Amino acid sequence: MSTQNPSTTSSDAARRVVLLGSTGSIGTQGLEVIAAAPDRFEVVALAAGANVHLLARQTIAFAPEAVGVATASETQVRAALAAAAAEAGVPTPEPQIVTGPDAAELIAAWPTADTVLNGMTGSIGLRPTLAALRAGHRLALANKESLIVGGALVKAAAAPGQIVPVDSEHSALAQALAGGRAEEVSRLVVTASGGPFRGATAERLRQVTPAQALAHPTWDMGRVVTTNSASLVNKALEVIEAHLLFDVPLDRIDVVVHPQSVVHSMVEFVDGSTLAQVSPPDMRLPIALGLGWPDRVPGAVPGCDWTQATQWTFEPLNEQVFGAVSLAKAACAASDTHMAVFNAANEEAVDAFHDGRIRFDQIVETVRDVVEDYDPAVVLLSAGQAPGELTVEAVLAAESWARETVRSRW
Ligand SMILES: NC(=O)C1=CN([C@@H]2O[C@H](COP(=O)(O)OP(=O)(O)OC[C@H]3O[C@@H](n4cnc5c(N)ncnc54)[C@H](OP(=O)(O)O)[C@@H]3O)[C@@H](O)[C@H]2O)C=CC1
Ligand SMILES: CC(=O)[C@@H](O)[C@H](O)COP(=O)(O)O
Ligand SMILES: [Mn+2]
Repeated sequence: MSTQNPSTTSSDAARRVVLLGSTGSIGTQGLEVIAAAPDRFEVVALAAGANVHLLARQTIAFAPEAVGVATASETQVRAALAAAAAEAGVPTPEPQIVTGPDAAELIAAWPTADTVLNGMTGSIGLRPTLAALRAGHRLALANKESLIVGGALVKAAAAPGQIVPVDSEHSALAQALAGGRAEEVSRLVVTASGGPFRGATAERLRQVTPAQALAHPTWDMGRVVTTNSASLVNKALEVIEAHLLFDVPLDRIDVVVHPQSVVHSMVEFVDGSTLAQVSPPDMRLPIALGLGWPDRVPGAVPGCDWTQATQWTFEPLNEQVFGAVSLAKAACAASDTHMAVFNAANEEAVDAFHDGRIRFDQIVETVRDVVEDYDPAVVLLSAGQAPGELTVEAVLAAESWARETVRSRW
């Protein structure tokens, strides 16, 4: 077994940061971290999906060299910049503007940057992740989907230590892994809050409404990851993410339910010692560490209050009711494109649930059915891809088969 932890090279120069998904939960918290540590971080470019009004306000506050937006025109971006500048009483900024579906990929490789925070949602982050790595930038990775669907492709594009995990559990694992040598690691233990339906029966999951699924008990996050937390698909993705990041076999990665979300994950070593990373549930800590790695950012978040009585509890995951984790482990072992199918089917099913087309419990049921029906030899060959050769095109062909399969069903 080996573990690939982020590089330990430190630097005094301010990090020149690109934020992909700057208008989302991770992106806005990333900008808070940067605003609080202007000696350490400088924004050089921002990319968003559609929210040009927030992007324009961010541009006024952080003066990036470039902004990218996927689904607005340059005229719309310029109009938003002019309106935001008028509102703030400042001159209209004139960053370079990139628009269209490839905007995030171009911004990810921005030549004057050295660090990219990928805070986009979904496997649409794959090309930007690859672009950041190929440009030689450090990648602070919140967009777990790009690593999971790209798998070996993303790993091959990354130099040792180039990817720094931002996902709270993987940031915790990276920190705890520093406590021993790779060959001394026995198991990784990924904690799960259990989501809003912890302890629920299968029958209860049939009744879940979108509002209930979005009421996460401990974290305030975007729609997709919050829904995934409720279905435990997020934990399924995170087990595969840990396997890919740290090269630990799937049978040595466990999930334990910890409803307080204070112990963010643990590493058990061969001598029976377990190291845990502990902090209040606040993403600004793993974001700051991801941007500044290996240096810690002083005051990134308030630490635990040890003057107050508190209790942390741990319980096993009920895999009979929440089958996503074992389903993902089997999919990951089946072929190098099965997780692309798993993730794409889930993204489609989450949309179908929020649109009222399927029940909550049908999300994981749909993923299971699509993964079971997937035959890479048939799907990839019919898309002109050679099974066994992992390329971006093969990943996209597997995904588009999965998306079509879900759409034709619901
Ligand atoms: N939020 C959290 O606390 C955590 C999130 N993560 C992971 O981080 C990622 C982001 O999650 P979160 O911030 O919650 O999600 P949000 O839905 O809050 O934000 C998603 C961001 O992606 C942007 N986006 C969408 N499409 C594009 C595109 N084509 N090009 C560029 N940007 C695009 C959106 O822009 P716009 O709004 O303008 O359309 C938005 O800024 C996910 O992979 C999630 O699993 C992991 C751990 C914790
Ligand atoms: C904050 C973070 O990293 C999320 O991915 C979090 O893990 C969601 O919580 P649960 O999936 O454990 O409910
Ligand atoms: Mn997480």
